[in-house]
Amino acid sequence: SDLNKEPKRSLRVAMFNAPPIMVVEQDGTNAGFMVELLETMAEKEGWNIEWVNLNWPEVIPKTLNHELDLIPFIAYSEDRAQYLDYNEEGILTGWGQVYVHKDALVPQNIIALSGKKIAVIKNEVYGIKLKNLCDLFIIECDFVEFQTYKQALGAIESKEVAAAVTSNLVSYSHDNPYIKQTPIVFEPRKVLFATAKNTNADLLATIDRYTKLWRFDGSSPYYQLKDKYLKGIIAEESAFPAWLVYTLLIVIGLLFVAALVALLLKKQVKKQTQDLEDQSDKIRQIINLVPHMIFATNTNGKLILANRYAADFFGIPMSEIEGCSQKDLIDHHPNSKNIFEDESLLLRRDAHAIQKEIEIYNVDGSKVTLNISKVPFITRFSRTPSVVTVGVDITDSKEYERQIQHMAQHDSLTELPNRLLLNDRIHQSLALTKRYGHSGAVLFIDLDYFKTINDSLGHMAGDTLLQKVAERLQTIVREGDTVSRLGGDEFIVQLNQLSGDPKKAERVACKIAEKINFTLAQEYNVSGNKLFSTASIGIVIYPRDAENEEAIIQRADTAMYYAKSMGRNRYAVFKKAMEKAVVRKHVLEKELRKALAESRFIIRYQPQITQDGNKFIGAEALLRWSHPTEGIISPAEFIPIAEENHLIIPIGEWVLKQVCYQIKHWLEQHGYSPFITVNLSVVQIRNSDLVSYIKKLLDQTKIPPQLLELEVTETVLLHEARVSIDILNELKKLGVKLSIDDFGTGYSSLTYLKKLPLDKLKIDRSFVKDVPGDPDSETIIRTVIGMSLDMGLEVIAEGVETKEQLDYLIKEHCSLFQGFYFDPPISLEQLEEKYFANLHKSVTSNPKVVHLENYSKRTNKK
Ligand SMILES: Nc1nc2c(ncn2[C@@H]2O[C@@H]3COP(=O)(O)O[C@H]4[C@@H](O)[C@H](n5cnc6c(=O)[nH]c(N)nc65)O[C@@H]4COP(=O)(O)O[C@H]3[C@H]2O)c(=O)[nH]1
Repeated sequence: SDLNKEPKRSLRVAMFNAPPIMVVEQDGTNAGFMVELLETMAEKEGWNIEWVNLNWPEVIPKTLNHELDLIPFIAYSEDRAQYLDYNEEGILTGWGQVYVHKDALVPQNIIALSGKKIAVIKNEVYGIKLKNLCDLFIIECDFVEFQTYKQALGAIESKEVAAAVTSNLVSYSHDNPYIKQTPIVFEPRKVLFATAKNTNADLLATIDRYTKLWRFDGSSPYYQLKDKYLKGIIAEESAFPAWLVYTLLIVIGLLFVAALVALLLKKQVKKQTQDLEDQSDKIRQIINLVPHMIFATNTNGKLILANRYAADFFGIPMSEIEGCSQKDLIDHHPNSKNIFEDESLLLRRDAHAIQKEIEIYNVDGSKVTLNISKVPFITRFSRTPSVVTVGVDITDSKEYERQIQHMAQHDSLTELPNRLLLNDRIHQSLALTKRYGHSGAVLFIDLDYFKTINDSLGHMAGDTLLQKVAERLQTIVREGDTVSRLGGDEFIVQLNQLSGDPKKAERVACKIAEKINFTLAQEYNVSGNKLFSTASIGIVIYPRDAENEEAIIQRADTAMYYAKSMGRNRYAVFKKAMEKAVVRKHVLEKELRKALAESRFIIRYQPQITQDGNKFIGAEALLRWSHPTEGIISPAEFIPIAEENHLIIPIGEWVLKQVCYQIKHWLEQHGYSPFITVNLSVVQIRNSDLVSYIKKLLDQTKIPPQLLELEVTETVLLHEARVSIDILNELKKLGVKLSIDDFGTGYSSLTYLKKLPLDKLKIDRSFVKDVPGDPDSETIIRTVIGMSLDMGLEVIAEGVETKEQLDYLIKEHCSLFQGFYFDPPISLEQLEEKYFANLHKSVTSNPKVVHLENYSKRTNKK
């Protein structure tokens, strides 16, 4: 009656179909062992039970969500005890039971379940336990989850699965004729009531109270309901069937052993994992030391391994690079795209390794060359392929290769292409001229007197000069043209894509040659020394003049020789006839030595005449080669050859000696002598013995030194500015007179001339030729004469051929003359015969040219 006063307690209790414990009838009413047991308690306690119909998987979640107050039928597990409270007294004991189709072979243990499809109920404890057991014994099964026992057992019937696992307390097996029990049982557990943790402790205590009470009373509702529902399922409430006990014991034993094995295995696995990690650490350290790119990607393009080079290359920290995807890498470093290009090909079944060379910029912007090898690989443990990429950084070796190639094709001193590369360029250019109807040109450039510069200033200076020449040449030509050095002082300029009309092409080539002549003739500064150099140039227009590389260079060389023989510092276009000249030159070169030995040289004298009354006061000594078969050969032809092979030194000494002894002879014979002018070659001036040789001659002959006049050309002086000033000063100290020849044809400046210890200036015949009449020549002549007088120099005009020229020059205050108008170079006998009779008279009667002995003292004060 007390109870009746209390308001009824409402309980929401989980209801799900698990006959015969929990039975949802067809008509929707509830029955079953637990249902009636709980209702009996409820009646006594005054609870109002609201059965909530659910499928098993929903039961625990809803309880935890406080939508249910009580679960009336649930197996105990440690996991569940974390979030559920259980009552203490077990009502029933359940265990996992495996069922199979009635027609199937009965599996004797869980190993026999290997590879089978097995139905389990979602969230149901026996399903979970069976999975764990299989994992423990490494038995692979395919577990299929169902919502209800009925569905799970139904799947056996339809052969959708090979077996199903449920609680032994669930009796579908008994009335389902298609399934049968197996001896596979496991995990005996108490079946209890449960509530969400810390919610209904009093409720569970009340249930325990009833349970204890009823279990010891044979006539209690507990036993009545057991009779009603569980007869045949469990014979004895407390005792397992004997077979079950044994099986369980075996299973428990097995589990124990398995646990032990698992523990050992775990230890071993741990150790091996540690070893593996150590190993992999080592490998990582090693590959990080490799100065090349190493990485591996899996099928999805994710990096599973990468070394430091790779990380640096992509600009991603070492710690972050593994796990990056190809896309991440490309996003980070867009240039790297082509590293991954063929990756997909490699993942195909029949893929082979790929190798390619790529040039690529790394993140810091420097260009590298990588030799990329990609190898597909499949590990023992994974069936999906990966790709290992090794990028060997061949930037350095490529650079060496390039350098070696460069060295093979370039001159080390000037860095210009060498003959090898030049031949190749000409070859290509020839092919193009043929295809497009162009012309090309080769300019063979040889420096004048380079050998003497080298000998007198040393190789270092020579090398510097060559480098400067190379620089200047490069400024003259267009891009696409080639400047190359053949060696020594020989350069070649090759011009491409000139007009198809060879005449026009020739004009362009000549223009460039002119420019080269001009540019190379400008002053050089070589380690503090001012230096002048000129060049002789031979031009070939191809394919007109020659049609292969060798002939082109050969003929350009011939034209260059021709230019040289024409007086240097000029160019010449190849003509067939030049080949003859070159051959002749080679012949002369050989015979020149013999000529010296056989005394085949003779000297002619060309008189120099004063302005006032044609008085003879001196003569220029001009050399001739009396050739046994060719007769007299001009010095213009053989002197350049003699200069080249330095035969000019003994030849020049011979001339000096002849002249000095001739003067001595005249002085002895007549008591007087004209002064004699001797030409000096630049090669002689650079020869350090020149001064001592002349000094020795003067000592030997005891002639007044002022009767010897030395003549150097303006260009010679320019070539060797420093050296020649020194030598001229020394010569001057000896007392000889110095004269400058061909004045006006070089590039010398007045200031430069002032530094020279000169006595006389000779106006070049090229100007004399055009006066009177040509205003340019007239201006030059007037300037030169005016300048000479200002500087206190004598002035002589050479090449005077006519009366008009003479009159004009006299009018312009020129004081001395030489030329065909008076006489050509004549023999000694002719000179003596024609001029010596008057010599004495003229010398004495002309106040300006009084005593020959004192000639050098006389300065033109006018
Ligand atoms: N058209 C024309 N020409 C005239 C006239 N008067 C003289 N000549 C020529 O002009 C040249 C003058 O000598 P150069 O200018 O010193 O030029 C000389 C000189 O540079 C060089 N040479 C001659 N002998 C020697 C020598 O012993 N040593 C050196 N180093 N060079 C020499 O050879 C060059 C040529 O000598 P050559 O053939 O003898 O030629 C001579 C002479 O024959 C004229 O009225 N009209």
